[in-house]
Amino acid sequence: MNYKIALIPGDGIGPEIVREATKVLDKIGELHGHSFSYTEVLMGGISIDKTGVPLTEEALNTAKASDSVLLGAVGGNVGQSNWYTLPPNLRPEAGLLAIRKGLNLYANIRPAVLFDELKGACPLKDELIEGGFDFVVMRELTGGLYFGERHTTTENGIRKATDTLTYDEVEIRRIAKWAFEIARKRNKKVCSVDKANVLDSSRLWRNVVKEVAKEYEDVELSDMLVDNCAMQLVKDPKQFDVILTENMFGDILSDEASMVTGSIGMLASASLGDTKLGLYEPSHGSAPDIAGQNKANPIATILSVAMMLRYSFDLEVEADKIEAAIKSVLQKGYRTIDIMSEGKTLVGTIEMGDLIVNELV
Ligand SMILES: NC(=O)C1=CN([C@@H]2O[C@H](COP(=O)(O)OP(=O)(O)OC[C@H]3O[C@@H](n4cnc5c(N)ncnc54)[C@H](O)[C@@H]3O)[C@@H](O)[C@H]2O)C=CC1
Ligand SMILES: CC(C)CC(=O)C(=O)O
Ligand SMILES: [Mg+2]
Repeated sequence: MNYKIALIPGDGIGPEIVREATKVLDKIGELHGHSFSYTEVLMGGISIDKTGVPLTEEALNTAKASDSVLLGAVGGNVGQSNWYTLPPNLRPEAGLLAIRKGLNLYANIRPAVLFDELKGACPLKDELIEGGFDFVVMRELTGGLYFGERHTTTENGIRKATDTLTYDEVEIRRIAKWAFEIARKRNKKVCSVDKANVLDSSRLWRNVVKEVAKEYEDVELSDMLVDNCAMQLVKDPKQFDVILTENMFGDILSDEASMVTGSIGMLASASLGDTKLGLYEPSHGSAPDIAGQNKANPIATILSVAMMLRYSFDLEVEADKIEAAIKSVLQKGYRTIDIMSEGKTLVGTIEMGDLIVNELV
């Protein structure tokens, strides 16, 4: 079968990591009789440079017409120093927000799994990570602060900027259902994270999540305030199964979660909605500080491709194979710089991609 993938390399390290991920896709296709055809789509800074906007209508339509989307990352300012003088709706990241909204991808799944092999790269004490951990951040992706009204004004010579955080119950209910469904297939625990001691939007969030929980009596629901959650993630990550939270809290907590797995270069991400069409990308950004140096860890992107096979194409065996190949390469001691520890073999982006491809048989 042929699968149509809209490929968005984006900016910074984006093209480097996407290249490694497509090598893995092509090899798994070859082994299992699937073909993947790629249509390259401009988004982010590179799109601004070539078209004047971070995502054209045509680019969005190409993504809509595909079976799934693979993204590297957007943003940064390598070589294009003018991006950040543009208004927010014309900056590189606006393209990402627009494609998430345009494809109605409101459910963002970010699995935080500590590979046994990477315990040496995890900053937590041994007793905290004994037995490893495996939880998922389920982040609402098309509402909240990043999509609320915003404006900047000057009143009486004083500059003022406003952002708004709004959720309605429909948005909360549909993401909560995703979290409970996923928990049902895992360890049957949802921890809903909010700031209900202060925010109205969080109070509504908490109430609606409780209503949804009634349909899932086999799943245990707890609530946690976001500041406490930020602390608990480093104190005792093993307590979590599914963390359900709103857009900005999920953005921040998932970066934090990545670090307890060893590196942001390990955290995959799938953005889904009501159809099989999903957007798969690493959780990190365009890392301008290491772009073009063959230093980026491609594993988060390759793990995202495994999620694509599983969620968009129902290719479970192939997804398992990719994950096993990554594990095997780590077992053999190969590391990119971000997960390097004593006695291991340092490799670059391309070499890590090749090693994973070679493990696939
Ligand atoms: N999905 C996306 O396209 C995202 C885009 N961004 C954008 O990316 C740009 C840079 O943002 P930052 O705050 O620097 O976050 P970042 O995630 O790009 O980088 C943070 C740190 O992690 C390192 N890092 C990130 N990915 C890595 C990888 N695969 N391997 C090894 N090290 C890695 C970087 O070198 C840097 O030191 C900004 O313009 C931001 O808006 C940020 C997050 C997500
Ligand atoms: C533009 C940002 C919301 C991207 C980001 O940081 C993320 O999705 O993790
Ligand atoms: Mg982020």
